[in-house]
Amino acid sequence: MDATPESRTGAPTDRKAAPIELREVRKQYPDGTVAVDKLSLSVNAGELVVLIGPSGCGKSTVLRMINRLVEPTAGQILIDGDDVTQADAVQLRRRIGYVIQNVGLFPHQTIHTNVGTVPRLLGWPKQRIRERADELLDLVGLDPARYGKRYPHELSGGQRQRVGFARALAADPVVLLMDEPFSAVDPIARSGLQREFLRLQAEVRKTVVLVTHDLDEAVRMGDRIVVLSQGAHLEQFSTPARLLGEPASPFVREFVGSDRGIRRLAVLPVTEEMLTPAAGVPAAAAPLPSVELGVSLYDALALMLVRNADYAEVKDGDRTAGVISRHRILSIDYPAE
Ligand SMILES: Nc1ncnc2c1ncn2[C@@H]1O[C@H](COP(=O)(O)OP(=O)(O)OP(=O)(O)O)[C@@H](O)[C@H]1O
Repeated sequence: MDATPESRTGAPTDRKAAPIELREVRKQYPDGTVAVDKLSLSVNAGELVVLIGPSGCGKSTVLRMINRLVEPTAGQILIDGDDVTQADAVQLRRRIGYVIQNVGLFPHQTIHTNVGTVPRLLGWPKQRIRERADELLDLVGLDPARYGKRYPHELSGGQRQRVGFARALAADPVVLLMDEPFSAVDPIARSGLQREFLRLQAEVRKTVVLVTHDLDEAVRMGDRIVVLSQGAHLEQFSTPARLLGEPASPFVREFVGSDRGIRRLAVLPVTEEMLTPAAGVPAAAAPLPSVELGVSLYDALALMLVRNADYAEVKDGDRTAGVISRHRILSIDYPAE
């Protein structure tokens, strides 16, 4: 499991991430509850996969089996091809970052000490731990000189959550598991943290499995989304755009809701094929609001609505690529139900 993933994935050598595979995994708790009934799932190295589904469907159980906080009853879980049930559980957890709601920072340890927890357990030299903690705090946007010596209660909820990310990433884990990591902060701080995390993920490219019950969060964060129903039954595993555009079952259709059309606009970009020549727009429509090629249809439409415009000019750098109309956005194709 120590291997870097480049041989399997072509990922750059300085980044560590490992694929995860679940094969017919089952969890029956001692009281008889079947939380997970034969789930098979593959997550690529460096991919961010979101698990979503109704309360009690088994999301957290799936996550906690990957780092063996919960032992599977049957089936296999492979990280980088190695069966986690054969690994030493403590060693395994040191190689897997785990972020939970409310973070679970140690209250009587400084931020610096909290971030260095796993490197310390791994026996890194002090100087290296200190440098790594500084580097990680910087990476999550917290000035180490200012925050390193503070205690968790001296930080805001959002700042504590960032420390949680830094701590989870400190020993350069190959997998990052996140259970409702943004739900303890208010909605405004939450969307800021989500953006920050996506920026961070673009840099570190870990294999991330994130549990949430918030569909907007799933759509915003996920490279792919897994929708589960009771017993962790896999209803659909696809990209956000596909999930919203082509729900695979009545369960998924109901789960993603009747406003899935609007949500879908947020994950589809303005592309060249949607444009018409600027010359075709009535002169009375000028001046047109302007958007960049590749922005979401949602953002383009929102701008047209506030500007009371039927068209927007679409720029590709300095060049005008064409115009997009409100009508075109509202008539994007939906596969037949
Ligand atoms: N330790 C346990 N013993 C017995 N049953 C459990 C245990 N932990 C969870 N369960 C049950 O397993 C099922 C799945 O629970 P789990 O926490 O994985 O669901 P979840 O989808 O994460 O739910 P939520 O969204 O509400 O957090 C539920 O029916 C739950 O009651």
